[in-house]
Amino acid sequence: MEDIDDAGEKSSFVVGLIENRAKEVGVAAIDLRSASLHLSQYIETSSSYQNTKTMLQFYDPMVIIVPPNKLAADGMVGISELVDKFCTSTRKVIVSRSYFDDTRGAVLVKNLAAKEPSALGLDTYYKQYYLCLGAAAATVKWTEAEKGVIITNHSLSVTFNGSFGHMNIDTTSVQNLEIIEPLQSTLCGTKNKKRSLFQMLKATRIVGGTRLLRANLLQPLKDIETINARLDCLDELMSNEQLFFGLSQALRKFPKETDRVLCHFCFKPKKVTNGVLAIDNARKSQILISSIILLKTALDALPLLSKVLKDAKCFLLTNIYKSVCENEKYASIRKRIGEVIDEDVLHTRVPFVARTQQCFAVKAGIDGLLDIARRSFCDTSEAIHNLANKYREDYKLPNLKIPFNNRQGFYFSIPQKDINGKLPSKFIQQVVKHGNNIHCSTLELASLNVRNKSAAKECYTRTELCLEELMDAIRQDVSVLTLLAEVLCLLDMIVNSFANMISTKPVDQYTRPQFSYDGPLAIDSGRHPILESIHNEFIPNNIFLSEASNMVIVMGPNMSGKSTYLQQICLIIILAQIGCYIPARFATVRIVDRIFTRMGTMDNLELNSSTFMMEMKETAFIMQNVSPRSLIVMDELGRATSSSDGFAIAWSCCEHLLSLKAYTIFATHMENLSELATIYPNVKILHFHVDIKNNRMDFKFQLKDGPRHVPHYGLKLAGVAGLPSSVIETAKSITAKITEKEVRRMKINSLQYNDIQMVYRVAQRLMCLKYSNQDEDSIREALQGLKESILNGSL
Ligand SMILES: Nc1ncnc2c1ncn2[C@@H]1O[C@H](COP(=O)(O)OP(=O)(O)OP(=O)(O)O)[C@@H](O)[C@H]1O
Repeated sequence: MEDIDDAGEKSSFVVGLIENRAKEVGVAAIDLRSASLHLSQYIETSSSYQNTKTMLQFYDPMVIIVPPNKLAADGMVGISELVDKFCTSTRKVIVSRSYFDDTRGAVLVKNLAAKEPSALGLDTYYKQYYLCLGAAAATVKWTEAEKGVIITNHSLSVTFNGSFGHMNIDTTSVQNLEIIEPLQSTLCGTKNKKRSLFQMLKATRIVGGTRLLRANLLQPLKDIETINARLDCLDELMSNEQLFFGLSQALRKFPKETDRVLCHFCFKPKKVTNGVLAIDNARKSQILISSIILLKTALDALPLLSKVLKDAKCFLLTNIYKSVCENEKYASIRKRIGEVIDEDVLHTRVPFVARTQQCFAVKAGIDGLLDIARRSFCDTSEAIHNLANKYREDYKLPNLKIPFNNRQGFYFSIPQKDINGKLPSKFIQQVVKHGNNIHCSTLELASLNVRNKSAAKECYTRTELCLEELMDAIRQDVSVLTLLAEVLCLLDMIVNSFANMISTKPVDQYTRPQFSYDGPLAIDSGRHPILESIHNEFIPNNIFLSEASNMVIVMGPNMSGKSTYLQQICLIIILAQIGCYIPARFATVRIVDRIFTRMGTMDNLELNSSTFMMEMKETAFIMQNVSPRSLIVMDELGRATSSSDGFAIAWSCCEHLLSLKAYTIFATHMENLSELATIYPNVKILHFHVDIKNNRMDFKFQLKDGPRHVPHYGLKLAGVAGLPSSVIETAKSITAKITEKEVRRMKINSLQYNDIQMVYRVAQRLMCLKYSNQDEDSIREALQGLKESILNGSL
C-alpha cells in the first residue's frame, strides 16, 4: 500500500499483458490510485507492437505482469521481449500462465466492478474477450498478494476497450508532436519543459487532475457531445468571472491528494485468521489515518463547492451539482467521521504538524490506551523542545532550530556563522552541511527521538483499531468517493488548466472550435500553441481539408516553417478534442480518430534499423492502420534514400493516401511532387512565402497558394551555416546545369495547376455550402453566384 500512497505524480498502474498466436493482445491495467480497472483486447497490426506501445505509453506502468514463455505470432518478438526493450525502467514480473485464467477473470470483473458488467457490454462477450479477462485475473491476483490488500467488492470503476473510444496517437507521434515531453529532452538529454503541450497546460492542483490532463492529451475524446459539454463549461467560465474565481477558490480547499483517499477504501488491508492485522506496522496505520483526515478535509470543502455551483447553467456543472453537491451520502459519511474524528483535525503536508494531527485524530476518551500513548508522545515532544532550549543557553546558540522530518525525526539546525567552524563536541551525531546551516543531533536527542517515535507508533496502531468500524462503514459507499474524485479531477483540469491558460491570453486569442463527424477540417489563422509564446510575432496560417480536397502538399525552403505548421495543426486538433479552446480565429474540426505522423525522429526500440528503414516502417504502419477519419502528417517522406527512389516512394504513397478518405498533410522539398495537383483535383499545393533580397532569404512564414520555385535555397542556407565559399561556388555551378531544364518544366506545370485548382475551388465552395446550415433559397442564390464567378473567371 505504501507505494500507492507515495505515488505522487508517478504512475500507479499495474498492467497485465498476454497475447496469443493470432496477433491478439489482452491488456488489464489497474490504477491503484484512482481504483479503476481498464480492459482492452485488440489485434496487433504491426510486428513492432505499435498499438501495445501506445497503450504502455499511456499507462506508464510501475509494474508489468507477463506470462513466462514466448507465445507470439510469426514475425513478432513476443510481449515479454517488447517489455524488456520498450519499458526499460519498469519492473517486469513474470507469473505462471495459470494466473491468466479468463474464467476467474470474468468472475472477478463481475464482483469488483462498481457498475453492472452489462453496462460495459462485457457479459455477452466473455468468450471473445478471454485474453483481457485472463490479464485481469493475473493483475488482480498479483496486486492483492504483493500489496497485502483485498479489493473491495463493487469498488472498481471498470472500463472496457476505453482507448478505442478515444483518439489514438501512437508513441512516435506523441514524441514528434512534443505532447508530453519536448523533443530536445529526448534527443539531447536537456530539459526544456516549456515546449510540450502537457507542460503548457499543467496548472492543475490536484494530482489526479494532472494525471487526467496527461491521459486526455495522450487519448483525446472522440465524442462530440462530451467535448461540447466541456466547451460549454469553458464558455460559462469565460463569461462568468465570479464562477471562474469561485471555482478556483473552492478547488483550492481540497487537498492536493484528494483522489488518493480512494485507495484506502477500495483496497482493504488483509487480515490473518487470529484477527491481527497482516500489515500491522505503524507506517500502514499512519497512512490509513491520514486518509481519513484527508477525506474529512475534502468533505469539509464540499459546501463551498456547492455554493459556487448552485447557480451554474451549463450541463456539466449542473450535473456535478446534482450528482455530488445534492448527494446526501457525503453528509452522512462526514457525520460518521465526526463521531470518531476530532473536529479540529485537518490535513496538512507539513510532516511535524501532520504527525501531531494523526496522533490526535481520534476524539479523546474513545480509547484509554490511546490516551496514555498520547500523553507519552506529548511528554517526549516537550522534553525534546526543552532540550533544544537548554542547548541554546548552554552553548550560546540562540538561532538553533529543531526541525522534523519523517525519516530522521527531530534534529538540530544551526547556522554555520554561529559556530565559527567549530561545532561543540556534543553535536556529533549525523552531522551534514545543508546550505548555510549544519544539521546534526546529540545522543540525548537521539534517545528522546526513539521514545517519541515509539509513542507515535503506539498512537497510530491504537488509532487504527478505533477507526476500523468507520472504515468499513465508508467502504459501503465507496462508489460516491470514486465519483467525488472523478469530478474533482475533471473540474481541476477544466478550471485550473484550460480556463486558467485561456484567461492568461489576450481576449479572443483562443476560440471555441466546432465539430462534425464527416465535414471539413478548416482552421482560420491557426497558431502554434507553444511556439507562439516564444516568438514575438508568430504568423498565423490556415488549413482547409475536405472530402473533395483531402491532401495538402506544403512546400518551401528549409527553415520556412513547414514542420512547425504540421505540428501546429495536430496540436490544435488535440486541444480541440480534449475540450479546450484553440489558438485560431475560427476552426471546424472533423473528429479525428487517429493521428499519424512521420517526422523523421528515431525510434529507440529498433536501433538496428537505418533511417530509411525506420521511415519505411513508420510509413507501412500508417498505411496498414489508417482509417477514414485519420489525420496523416508526413514531413519529407523519401528523403533518406536515392533521390529518384525517394521521389517515387513519396509519389506513390501520396497516390495511395489520396484514394482514402483520411486527410493528409505532406511537407516536402521535392518540387516535382506538385505535379500531383495537375492530375488529382483533391490535391492542394501550398508554399511558404520567402522573399529574396540581396541574395538572402527573408522568411515570411506565410502560406500561399500553389507551388513556387525558390532557386538554390539549400545553397543559400548552407552559406549562412558556414560552408566554405569555394564549396558553395562549385555547388552553384553544378546545380545551375541541372536545374535549367527543370525550371522550364515547372512553368508549364504551373499553368496546368491553375486549371485544376479551379476545380478544387469549386469543390471547396460546394463543401462549405453543404455544412453552412443555410436554407434552400440562400443555397440556390449562392450556387448562382458561384456559377457566375466561374463564367466570368473571378473565382
Ligand atoms: N508561423 C511562424 N511564425 C514565426 N516563426 C515561425 C513560424 N513557423 C516557424 N517559425 C520559426 O521558423 C523556424 C523553422 O521552422 P521549421 O523547422 O518549421 O522549418 P522547416 O521548413 O520545417 O525547415 P526544414 O525544411 O529545414 O525542416 C522555427 O524554429 C520557428 O522558430
